[in-house]
Amino acid sequence: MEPILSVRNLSTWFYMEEGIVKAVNEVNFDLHENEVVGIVGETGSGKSVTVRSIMRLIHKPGKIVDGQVIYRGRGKEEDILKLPEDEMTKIRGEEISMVFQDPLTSLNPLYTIGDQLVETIIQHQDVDRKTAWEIGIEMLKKVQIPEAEKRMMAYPFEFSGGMRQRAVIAIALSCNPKVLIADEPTTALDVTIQAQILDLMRELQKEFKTGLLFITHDLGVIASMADRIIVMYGGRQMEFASAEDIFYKPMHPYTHMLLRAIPRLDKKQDKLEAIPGQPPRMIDVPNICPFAPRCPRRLDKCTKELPEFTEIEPGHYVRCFNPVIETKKSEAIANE
Ligand SMILES: Nc1ncnc2c1ncn2[C@@H]1O[C@H](COP(=O)(O)OP(=O)(O)OP(=O)(O)O)[C@@H](O)[C@H]1O
Repeated sequence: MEPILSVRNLSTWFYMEEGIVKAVNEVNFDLHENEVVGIVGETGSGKSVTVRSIMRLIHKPGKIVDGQVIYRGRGKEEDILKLPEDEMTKIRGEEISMVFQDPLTSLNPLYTIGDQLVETIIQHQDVDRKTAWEIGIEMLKKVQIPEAEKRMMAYPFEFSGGMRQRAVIAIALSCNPKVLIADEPTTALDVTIQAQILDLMRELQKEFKTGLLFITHDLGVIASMADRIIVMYGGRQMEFASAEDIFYKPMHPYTHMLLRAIPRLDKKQDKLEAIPGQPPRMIDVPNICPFAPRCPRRLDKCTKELPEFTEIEPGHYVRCFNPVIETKKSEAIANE
């Protein structure tokens, strides 16, 4: 089946006084209906700018300098980047929803949760207020907010952080979007609540068959969620493969490092391995592998040229001159 969303050669740069920040460069991927694609990488790797570009939420000094975002959810192929703003507003509300890290950025403190749900529902569905209110209650129940009828009348400040994020998810899903983008939706929450929200998102994603694009800096968080995973570094895709391949047959040295930074339950670890070196400075970067300065497998070539993003095995893409190619699963993760 055709993907619901295809991102092609997407590049977004920020034109700063000090120089150009090439935040996102030639990003390519598809997202299918009922699929979860995770985007993983350290801070500054370009994850948020990628999804903000898809939503066309890039403002000056930022600019989408190249690429296409093909959306197929309205029975035709549309390049989102070329749509007039009023069409884009419709897509943003009805077709593609976004959940941000901090639920307070999405909620208006002056209105009750119920009002905010109802507003979104009547804006995008042809129903009266009373029906919208009923749908709102159902949505709060779906995100497992207890006493949903009563909670409709509460203000955001009366909710805990986890409950607020549940409410934001309810609002985001209330129009049954075909694509949901979640940018670090659980980072601000404590660990047990994080796990509950992740389970909930996965359940709802399956129920609604939504395409979910999920950003996190922590590969561990995405392990149980994603069907496929994009690993980003320095504004570029380093690796893109099925979740299974990322965990059991990682090829990029950077992915190996990210995997070693995940806490393991099955192994005694005194401390997590920190990734040595600093994420790259993003201003006026040379056209070489951005990870080269930190890479333990660096070759001479790596500091002179940028490797292509190559499909090494079917569906497994890597940008590396010296990838780790393992034959046995047991050898896949270094240090095991
Ligand atoms: N408004 C902006 N103005 C200038 N530079 C920006 C702006 N927004 C993002 N950038 C730069 O773009 C690069 C990518 O940022 P982005 O927010 O996408 O990273 P990220 O991987 O999502 O990290 P984080 O997990 O910290 O959000 C960074 O170097 C960042 O400094």
